[in-house]
Parts: sequence; structure tokens; C-alpha cells
Amino acid sequence: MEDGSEVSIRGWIHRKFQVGKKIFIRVRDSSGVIQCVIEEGVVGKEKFNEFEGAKRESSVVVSGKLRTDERAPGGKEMYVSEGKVVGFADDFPIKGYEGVEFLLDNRHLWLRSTYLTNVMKVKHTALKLLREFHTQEGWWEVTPPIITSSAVEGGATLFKVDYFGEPAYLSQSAQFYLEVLIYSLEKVFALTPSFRAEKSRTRRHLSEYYHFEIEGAWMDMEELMKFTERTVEYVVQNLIDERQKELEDLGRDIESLKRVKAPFERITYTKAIEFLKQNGVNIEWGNDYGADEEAMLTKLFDRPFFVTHFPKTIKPFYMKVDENDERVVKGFDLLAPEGYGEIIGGSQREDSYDVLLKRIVEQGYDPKDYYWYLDLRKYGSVPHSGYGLGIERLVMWVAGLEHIRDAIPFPRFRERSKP
Ligand SMILES: NC(=O)C[C@H]([NH3+])C(=O)NS(=O)(=O)OC[C@H]1O[C@@H](n2cnc3c(N)ncnc32)[C@H](O)[C@@H]1O
Ligand SMILES: [Mg+2]
Repeated sequence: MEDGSEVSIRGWIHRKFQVGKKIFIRVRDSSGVIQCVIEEGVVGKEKFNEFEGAKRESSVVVSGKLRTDERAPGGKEMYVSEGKVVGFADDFPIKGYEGVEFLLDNRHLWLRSTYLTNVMKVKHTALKLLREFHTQEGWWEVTPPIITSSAVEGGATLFKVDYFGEPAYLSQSAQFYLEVLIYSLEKVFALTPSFRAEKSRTRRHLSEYYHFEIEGAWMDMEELMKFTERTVEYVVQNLIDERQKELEDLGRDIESLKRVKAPFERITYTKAIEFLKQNGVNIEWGNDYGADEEAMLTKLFDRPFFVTHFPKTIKPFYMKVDENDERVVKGFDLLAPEGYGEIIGGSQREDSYDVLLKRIVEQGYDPKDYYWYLDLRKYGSVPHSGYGLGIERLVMWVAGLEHIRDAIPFPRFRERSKP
């Protein structure tokens, strides 16, 4: 806007300082921050005293003319002609040097920070782009249940709830319900909260996270991986365009994100184990691996890549065994570069009733708990595949965050359930 334009804004005092009879307040609204200059000679003594008594985070409405000033954020400031304090604030408890636990205890106030606001805007756009891409590609959004009766990803991380006196569980993944819906809608997706009772606190795990999951009828693992890399390219490249300012404010190296273009490299689990052993990791074929090993694997490529064909003994019963090698399943993880690791886990599903029943029993589950999941293979079973994308893992990578807790407004992990 031009110098001299008359503007009016309402927001919160983000920063405030005074020089003699001039008060400088930096007013924040959802679009950012603007410096406003309040002079007693312009607004009058009473109004000046009102603003003089307003502390940081007081809510205000101010009007005045814009003028260029290189010293002000964004190079412009407002010369206030009138205004009022709507809500006075007490002493704001966050001064800027507090530790992690204090900031988590005061998350309801820390969310006003420019840092977390930038992250939330990146997350908003990532969600918008995921929905946009799948909708334009002919996928249907559905709403699976969160209260469920059985484990998808193993019993160890289930949260049990008392459901009218009956045991039930918070959803670990909507996958099985999406597999029901492909027999009518064929290509479905859902964004739901998933719950994992993770015993340890790591920088990549939450006990409640947002899970974007898709399921496609007639798709095999190869088709799914091709679709997955197109999806990730679409989301990342459009995020760079639409959230460039926020990503720059977050100090993100945009060049590394510009390299995120399909097709992505692929390595098998077997190759991954060979690489880890060559680099001094004490691991054998058949072992599972975690964040540290994934971080090492991400040194292989400077963009996302797939790890495929894991041993069936370390993967859930629903993954389809590879007809060319019965030791492995047609599953994949998509690992983000720069040490971030797994952001997507997906697979082709077992579509044979008999094989699935055998795998359920083999892994120690009661087939009765999966009667409806097995039924899908009794009535027109089809090859199908799907994946789960951790939204906070995606945001952590794209925004370049140190810890997943800053990718969600109210992080939940062991010993943290408030605010
Ligand atoms: N529809 C499907 O095929 C999904 C499948 N049943 C599933 O849940 N796979 S996954 O356990 O690897 O989780 C999928 C993704 O979910 C994310 N994830 C998985 N666990 C977590 C925790 N604890 N915190 C944050 N994010 C998490 C991570 O990005 C994983 O790649
Ligand atoms: Mg996984």
C-alpha cells in the first residue's frame, strides 16, 4: 500500500517500546506484524496514557496513515491518528528465554509466537494441498471411526478406552476402514488423528498425530509408489510457492526442497541393511531398525527415497507377501532426506482370504477380532494398496523443525497431556 494510505488494524501488541512522548507498538494480526507510532500530540493525553498503560499482548484497534520507514518490520509503519485498547493484558509470562517444559506448560500462550504461527501456516497449506491433489485425481474423502475394536499396527501401542463398559481402542490407523470403502468408492482418503502409546519420547514420535491415509482398489505397490512420489512432489513444490515467506522466516533451505521431484530413488531393505553394516551398524538381515539407522540411510540421497520389500517377520499381517520372495512383503517406507527419515509407510495388501487368515494367526491375533476385515476377501477381493502419511513428520521435514512437537498446536507424548 502507498505512503499516506489510511489503514485500520486490530490485533495484539506483539512488542512495545517508548521513546519520550512516542510509543512504538508492533501490532500482530493473522497476516503479520506492523509497527505503529503513537504520539501524545496527535492522539491526545488521555488516549496516550491509555496506550502507555497497555502491556504486551493487550488487544488494540488502531487507525492512521502508512509511511515508509526502513527501520520498521516490512519497511512500513502506521502513524496512529486514533485507536483504543480493547483488552488490557497482565504481564505476559513468556519473555523469550524460557526452557522447553515451561514453553510446553504455556503452549496456549506460546502459540502466539511468530515461529509457531509460521509452522501452523505451513501445516494448513500442506493439508490443503493433499486434499486438493487427491480430489483433482478423483479420490473421495471419507470419515472413518476413531473408536475401534482392534489393532492395526500391533497391540503394544494401543490406547484402551472404556466404551460403555466394553473395551475399545483409539485408532492407530484408519487403514482397515478405508479398505472397506474401496469396494464402493475405489479410491479413498482420510485425515484422522491416530494414537500410538509410544513408551519413549523421541523427536519424531507423538502419541496423537494427524494421519493422512489413502487406499486404492486395483492398485499394486508399484502403482502406489508412482502415485506417492507425484503426491509428495505436488505438495512440496506448491508449498514452496505458497508459503515461501514462512519457510524463509523459519530459516528453511528452500533449495533442498526444490530437488523434491519424481521419480524418487528406491532401495530394498536388503540393500539398506548392507549399507548400514558397511557403515558400522551392528545389524543383521531380519532385524528392524529405527530413527538413527534411517538418519544414516538418508545420507544416501539428497531427496526422498523409498525403502521396499521388508522381511515379513517385522511387518504387519496385512502386507502382501512377495510372490517372488516369500521372505519379504510388498511394503515401502518413504524416507525424507536430511536425517528426517520415515514420513510415509505403505504397502500392497494381502487380498487372499486363506493367506490373510494364516498371517493373522501366525502373528498371534484372534481372527474373530478381524472377522469384518477378513470378510472383504470373501466378497469380490481385489488387489489393492495404500499408505499412511504422518502430517507432523511431513511438516517437520518441510519446515526444517528440530522436534515434531512444534508441528502440532498441542503436542501429546508420554507425561504430556495438557494444556
Ligand atoms: N494406511 C496405512 O497403510 C498406514 C499404516 N496402517 C500405518 O499406520 N503405518 S505406520 O505405522 O508406518 O504409520 C504411517 C505413518 O504415520 C507416521 N507415524 C507413525 N507413528 C507415528 C508417531 N508415533 N508419531 C508421529 N507420526 C507417526 C509416520 O509418518 C508413518 O510413516
Ligand atoms: Mg511405518
